Amino acid sequence: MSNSNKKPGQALDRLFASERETGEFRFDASVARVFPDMIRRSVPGYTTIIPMIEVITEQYARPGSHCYDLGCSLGASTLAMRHGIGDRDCILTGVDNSAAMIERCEHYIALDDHPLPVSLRCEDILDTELMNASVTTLNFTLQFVAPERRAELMTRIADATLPGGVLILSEKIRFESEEEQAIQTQLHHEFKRANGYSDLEISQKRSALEQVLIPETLAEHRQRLTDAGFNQVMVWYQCFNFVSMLAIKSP
Ligand SMILES: C[S@@+](CC[C@H](N)C(=O)[O-])C[C@H]1O[C@@H](n2cnc3c(N)ncnc32)[C@H](O)[C@@H]1O
Ligand SMILES: O=C(O)C(=O)C[C@]1(C(=O)O)C=C[C@@H](O)C=C1
Repeated sequence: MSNSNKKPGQALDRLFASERETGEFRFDASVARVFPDMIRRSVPGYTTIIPMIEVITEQYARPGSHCYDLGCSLGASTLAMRHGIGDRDCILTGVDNSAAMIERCEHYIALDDHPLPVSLRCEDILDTELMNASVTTLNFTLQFVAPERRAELMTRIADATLPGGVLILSEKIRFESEEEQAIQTQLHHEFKRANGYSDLEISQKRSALEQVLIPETLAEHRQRLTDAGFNQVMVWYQCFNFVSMLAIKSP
């Protein structure tokens, strides 16, 4: 991997580069501005997961149904879904409660040359009305929802999912074994270092995320998805402590 591995035209994430008062991490305008660079250099596998969301959507999107991207940020996962839907008459909705993200997302959606309209909503995904869904995506969003509200959200998603429909759930996870937790965290930090982040950036971001991003174990995710009403849950991708699951409702 090259040092910062920056793509042309993308603002470089230096948000945690100098010593700062560690406040809680927020998806504000400064994060939205550098977000494509931040997430690509911070989440191992992100650049694989996005195109695979297109592949999975292509497989499961059903004509006449709704497709939702919950916590859409700048719309990377939304655009992958849009291309996966192709020419089917689905209703695609992206939701995020960060106004700064939604504002920029509108711009990215407009730049993407595709006829399927995308409806963007700036609201809490806990309040989003969901119905007749064939594909719903939570790509690294559930981890930011208060743990005590997660079951209710999963149940609403499962209830709104049509037979044969799916939820794509990507999350940073934690491990039951302390030893594995330490090894996988170390490898994640090495990935960040290889992408040009300094030890200071890594440790300051880690503190800022501590109370905000609450990871759970794979077993906890599987149990909640099953309790909510999904019949099959599989991990289709994992790199270190980042996984993506596919939860399927029986046809
Ligand atoms: C890691 S980002 C998602 C990345 C995006 N899905 C992608 O694939 O590029 C998490 C997003 O979830 C949003 N978010 C977190 N909690 C939310 C909530 N309760 N309601 C709506 N959006 C939320 C944040 O504003 C942020 O933009
Ligand atoms: O764990 C980290 O260090 C991360 O940076 C992860 C993570 C995420 O998984 O969403 C956290 C915040 C940013 O949105 C980008 C990446």
